[in-house]
Amino acid sequence: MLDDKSANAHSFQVDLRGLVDLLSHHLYSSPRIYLRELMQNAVDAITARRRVEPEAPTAIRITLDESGLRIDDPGIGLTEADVHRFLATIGRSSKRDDLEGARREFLGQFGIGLLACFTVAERIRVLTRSAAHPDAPGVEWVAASDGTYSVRDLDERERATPGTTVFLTPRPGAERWFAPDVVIDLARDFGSLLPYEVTVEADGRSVRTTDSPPVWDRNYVSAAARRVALLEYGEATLGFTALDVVELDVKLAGVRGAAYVLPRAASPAESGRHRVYLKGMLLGDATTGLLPDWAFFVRCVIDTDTLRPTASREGLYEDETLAAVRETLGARLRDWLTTMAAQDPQRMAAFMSVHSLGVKALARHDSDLFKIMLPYLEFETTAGPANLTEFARSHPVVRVTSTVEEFRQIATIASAQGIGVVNGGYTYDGELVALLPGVMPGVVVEQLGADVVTAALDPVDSAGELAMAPFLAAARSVLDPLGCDVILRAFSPPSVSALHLDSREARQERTRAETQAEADDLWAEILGALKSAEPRAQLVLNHRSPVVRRLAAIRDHALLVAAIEGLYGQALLMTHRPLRPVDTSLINRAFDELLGWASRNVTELAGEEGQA
Ligand SMILES: Nc1ncnc2c1ncn2[C@@H]1O[C@H](COP(=O)(O)OP(=O)(O)OP(=O)(O)O)[C@@H](O)[C@H]1O
Repeated sequence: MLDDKSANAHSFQVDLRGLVDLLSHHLYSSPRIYLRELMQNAVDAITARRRVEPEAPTAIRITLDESGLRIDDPGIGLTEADVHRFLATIGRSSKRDDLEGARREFLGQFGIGLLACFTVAERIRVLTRSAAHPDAPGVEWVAASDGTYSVRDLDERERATPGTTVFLTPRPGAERWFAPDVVIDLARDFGSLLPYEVTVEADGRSVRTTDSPPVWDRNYVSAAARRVALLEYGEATLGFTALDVVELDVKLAGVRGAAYVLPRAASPAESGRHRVYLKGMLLGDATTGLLPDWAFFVRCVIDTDTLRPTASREGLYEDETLAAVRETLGARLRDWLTTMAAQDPQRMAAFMSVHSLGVKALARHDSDLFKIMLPYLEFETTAGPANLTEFARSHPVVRVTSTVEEFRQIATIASAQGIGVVNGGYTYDGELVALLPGVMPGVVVEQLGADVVTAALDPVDSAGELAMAPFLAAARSVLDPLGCDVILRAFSPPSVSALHLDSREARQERTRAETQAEADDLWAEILGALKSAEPRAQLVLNHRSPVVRRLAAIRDHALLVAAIEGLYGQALLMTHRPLRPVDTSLINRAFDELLGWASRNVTELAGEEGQA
């Protein structure tokens, strides 16, 4: 603080109306939190009174009538001096005197919560009497949203017992926040786990909105009954039937609750939307930061007394405690996974059928887990879908592709040569395969290089090449306009008549060339300047394929063109890549042409038979 006596020392000037507006309207995401702030103050006041008077009453009552809302608590109450100090001073809280202790015990801490009521009320009236100073008279404090307030002493008849009553007069336009059903729902949503009973009275009915102790703090006749109760609670609270439930009871971290395994695959992007209660009061139902990112296959409901809220009390404050809790809960989930892997393969299989991606994400950072989960993680390989333990046993050198496309292009050839290849193109798969030697000593992992494929493509002797020359020339002239070269090689298996080899660069180059052809002069010039000498796509015809040899013998030019286009189309389809419009129309044309030939032959045959 600056020295007061200094000639230059000034105090900030505060525009009260602006401050009230800022805090009440812009800090929170919805006016609905006004009720949370009121219930929170009531709970804190009761907690404060029971510190010194353990037997003091605890019931909180909310009453609704045409004049607005009233909330009564038998808590610690306030003297007139307290009213000036705490209620009327923005940013001052009675709950911060001994910080750490208060934080553990009380819900409030910032000294701004009551202002949230101005989002729905034009007037806040508080009648209060201190339990700590029984001789002090009751006090009335009336505040308006423009930042003005009045205080008056109450006589004995107006306030005989300790505690506080807050009245809210609805702001025009905000009446819906005072409708009985809305208030009951809000009280339940925010406060179902509060330690003191809350009832809402309206229209002649009285509804209890608390349901404590929480389901995880109750006693059950058996572990099975406990599990059923937890699952039912999850379904009612989160709205889905969980695949499984993992109890979270981490006393040291001050966390109790449960993690519910999602019944459907979840996107890592929507990870971590948990229902978090702070000392029984709902913080939010889409709270992030509670679990490590990899744990996106669960949603939690927890109650905690160690974590700190942000000022809007709608999110968790990121600090060391939260980081420690995150780690502890992550470890708990990992234990659950490893135990299930070891003891309950059926449940494990059901889990993996939905969440293998989540487990793969997790295994990247945790080699112990990776090792345990290896038999359950499926990869696409040249031996079909397989787990890496099995695959590595029959292929001590595991080759991995970096894209799905590479895998599609060469899987058939590689497997015909006995080369084991894993498709590393899917999310996390490449990374996990690279980690394999660390968990399976003796296994070698190598990136699949072009050499492995080219070594498998044997050159054809000159006599063979010569015999096929007319066919190759025809194929080149058909495919050149499509940006594709044609070569002849001998490879296994003979059932594959042609291979389409293409790199991403080659495709980009083609797209550029096509754009250039369609572009106006300036644009075409720029694109022309960018032209690179990237390799073109290649159609590798298989000399060992009986189909290729038969087609090479065709003399009819139109049929030959259709046959070449057919081979090209088939090789292209084998790559599973999306087709360019020009390729689709080529395949259609070839198919039509070949069908035409086939049907003409059938008609001719039928004619010959008819004549005979
Ligand atoms: N029902 C109540 N009974 C007794 N004291 C109360 C009550 N409501 C409010 N107060 C007093 O008014 C102060 C300010 O309340 P306010 O809700 O603005 O902030 P807070 O609860 O201290 O902190 P936060 O902003 O985190 O809610 C409290 O610290 C408390 O001393």
